[in-house]
Amino acid sequence: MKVNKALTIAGSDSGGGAGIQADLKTFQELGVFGMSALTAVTAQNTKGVQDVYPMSAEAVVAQITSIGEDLAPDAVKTGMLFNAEIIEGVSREIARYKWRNVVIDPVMIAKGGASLLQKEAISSMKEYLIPLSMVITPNIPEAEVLTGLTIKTDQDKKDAARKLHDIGARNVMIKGGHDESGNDATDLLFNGQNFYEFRSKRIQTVNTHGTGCTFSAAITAGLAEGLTVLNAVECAKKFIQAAIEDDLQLGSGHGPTNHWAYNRRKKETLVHGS
Ligand SMILES: Nc1ncnc2c1ncn2[C@@H]1O[C@H](COP(=O)(O)OP(=O)(O)O)[C@@H](O)[C@H]1O
Ligand SMILES: Cc1ncc(COP(=O)(O)OP(=O)(O)O)c(N)n1
Repeated sequence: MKVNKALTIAGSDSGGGAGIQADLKTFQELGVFGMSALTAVTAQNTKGVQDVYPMSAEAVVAQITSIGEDLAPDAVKTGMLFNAEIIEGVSREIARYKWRNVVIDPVMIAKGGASLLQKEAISSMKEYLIPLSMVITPNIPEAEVLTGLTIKTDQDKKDAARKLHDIGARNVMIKGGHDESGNDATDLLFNGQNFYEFRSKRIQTVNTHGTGCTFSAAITAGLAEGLTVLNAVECAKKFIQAAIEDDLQLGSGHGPTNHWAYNRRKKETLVHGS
């Protein structure tokens, strides 16, 4: 049986809601064979990040090389990369293997405020990694850091998207989870020519830990399956919406989303009709 393969280059979340755990669960649910290169171990739960233990850049590169030499991923995503040495090593490997379906989730700060990327690494991300991306998926604070713009209005989002496209991202997805101004969670995609809005009902819940990781992993799975960027984003938006709506209520802080929800709904539709 032929299966499409996706690689996540990201940190471990011991609590299982974000990072490499969220990515692999998402790949699995979307029928894609998941592989991983670990960049850091975090001691983390729904209350926040208690500790961060980065891997050496050498260890990260070794994992990617093992995959590159044998298992040719159909799509790749990056999450927490922590420092400039890791970003530069990852960028060199992606360029060396000529991987094109690359989704960059420029993870910077966890919900509880812990730093998952050193400030000095931001210039490396812009110089080496972003130009290799098929899609970059910043949330609003990340887009502000990467562009130096303040984002308050829809026009600000468009200006930020254009600026990130100018840096070299082929497609820019500015996620709207942090814009609490309306009743919707609206994400904006720019492909260098047109803007597309992806809108869903905003769910009132504290259980949104790992939404960004899960969303970008779902886009990656779609690209691995051969979908266009537009179709991959459309599918990922449905996946994350179901995962937030059917939240699991685990832990006492920001709980994880429900990676089963999307498939469970599809199954229920088949059994009971829509
Ligand atoms: N409360 C919510 N209700 C519905 N969708 C949400 C909610 N919060 C975030 N999302 C969606 O989850 C995805 C991740 O967005 P966001 O939370 O901004 O990322 P991050 O976790 O990187 O901060 C986006 O598609 C966004 O619209
Ligand atoms: C190991 C690890 N990687 C990434 C994140 C950030 O995940 P994100 O999807 O942005 O969700 P929140 O942390 O904002 O809930 C993480 N926490 N840990």
